[in-house]
Amino acid sequence: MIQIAIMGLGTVGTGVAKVVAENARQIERKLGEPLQVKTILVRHFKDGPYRQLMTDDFTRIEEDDAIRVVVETIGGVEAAYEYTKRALNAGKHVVTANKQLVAEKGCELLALAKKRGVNYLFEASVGGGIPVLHPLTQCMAANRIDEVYGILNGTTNYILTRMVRAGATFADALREAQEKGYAEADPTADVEGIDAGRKICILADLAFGRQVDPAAVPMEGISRLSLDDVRIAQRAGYRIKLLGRALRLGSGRTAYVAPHLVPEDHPLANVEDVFNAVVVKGNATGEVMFYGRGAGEMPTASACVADVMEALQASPRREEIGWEADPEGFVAPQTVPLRHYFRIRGSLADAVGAFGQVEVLSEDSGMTAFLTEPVSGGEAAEKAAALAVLARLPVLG
Ligand SMILES: NC(=O)C1=CN([C@@H]2O[C@H](COP(=O)(O)OP(=O)(O)OC[C@H]3O[C@@H](n4cnc5c(N)ncnc54)[C@H](OP(=O)(O)O)[C@@H]3O)[C@@H](O)[C@H]2O)C=CC1
Ligand SMILES: N[C@@H](CC=O)C(=O)O
Repeated sequence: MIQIAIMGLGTVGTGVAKVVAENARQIERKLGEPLQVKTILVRHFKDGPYRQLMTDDFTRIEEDDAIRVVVETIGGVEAAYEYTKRALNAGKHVVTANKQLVAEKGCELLALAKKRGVNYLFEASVGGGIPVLHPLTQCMAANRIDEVYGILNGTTNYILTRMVRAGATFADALREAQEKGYAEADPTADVEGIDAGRKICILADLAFGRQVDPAAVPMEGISRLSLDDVRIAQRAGYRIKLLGRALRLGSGRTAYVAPHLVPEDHPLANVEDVFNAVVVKGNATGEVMFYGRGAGEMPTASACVADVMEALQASPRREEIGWEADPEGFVAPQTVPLRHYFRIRGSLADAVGAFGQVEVLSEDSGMTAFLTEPVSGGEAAEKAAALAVLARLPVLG
């Protein structure tokens, strides 16, 4: 019998307990022994099927030699960071879905895991149930990765889908996403692009081998997005999607999060609801896309439990994953030439006066929406300085 612990019995923690119980036979066949949740760390005791396993005392996990793997689904940094370090120091593998912790402290925790001869695994931290970090670091290991981009947040993709397809209000769509267990404890992280930002940092860390500091990454969410722009874009053959992007730039790299116009024939344009999709561009493979449910109890738990199994099977340690702690070489994304969508209060003549050649998408009620030629973010801001800008979004491709 292999015994594990869960820390944090919320959406994902509960999913982990369910997957271990419901898929017990498949898991045992693969591990050669039954897997059992022995202890669950909680803050507040609740009645229910796991009541007998609960403790609010972390030392019950830390000092229990029978517990070989700890699954951290608390979220945030403080307690999760402290318990993760102590669990690793106690010689236990740690598996997590906590992208904030991995984006901010992953490098240090991987180094600690290495020192202690155990694994720190975090497949569930990006893309929920989608296998993407393992394929990126293993199946694509022979590539130089030039770019990673995609829809990295289930809550905002769900909100956009519900608003555009069903005419739901932002507030109602967000409430639904919370009820379905997709949103973060503080959903500001979802709607302001911070959650997607943490995920693009993890992807960039692994793809380019060097720390990307989340504080250096511009993150814009969907809270200021207007349905007017969604409709104009749609009529012109585009969809608006919240994307995280990370690009190799010579010996440097950049990353950012923003709503983008995505051409309707691009595979990302039709990724809807809670689904995420991540495109990885390798110099040998070209573009590879990973698609699936990006949030929710069971998909995310599936990734956590797979990591538990991998930690045990690869015991004492899986082959090296990690990145350099030094964030040197990070370049502001404003330098990357992109086409930009603008909606201005003004005429086509105003747009042409500022940008020269533009592609008009709509002229209506004193407003003009247009696409620029590829220009850097800095240059676009300079050229638009004299315009009455109502919206500005980058265009994918
Ligand atoms: N939900 C999802 O779809 C996904 C979530 N994740 C990540 O997984 C992690 C967990 O998310 P989720 O399950 O949604 O969050 P929840 O808020 O549903 O669950 C977190 C749980 O941790 C408990 N908790 C908080 N602090 C402590 C503590 N000090 N000791 C013990 N328990 C504690 C909370 O207890 P209390 O109820 O008392 O607050 C709560 O039950 C986060 O890092 C999140 O970003 C990743 C992918 C998908
Ligand atoms: N809040 C996140 C949960 C999964 O990472 C999301 O909506 O994507």
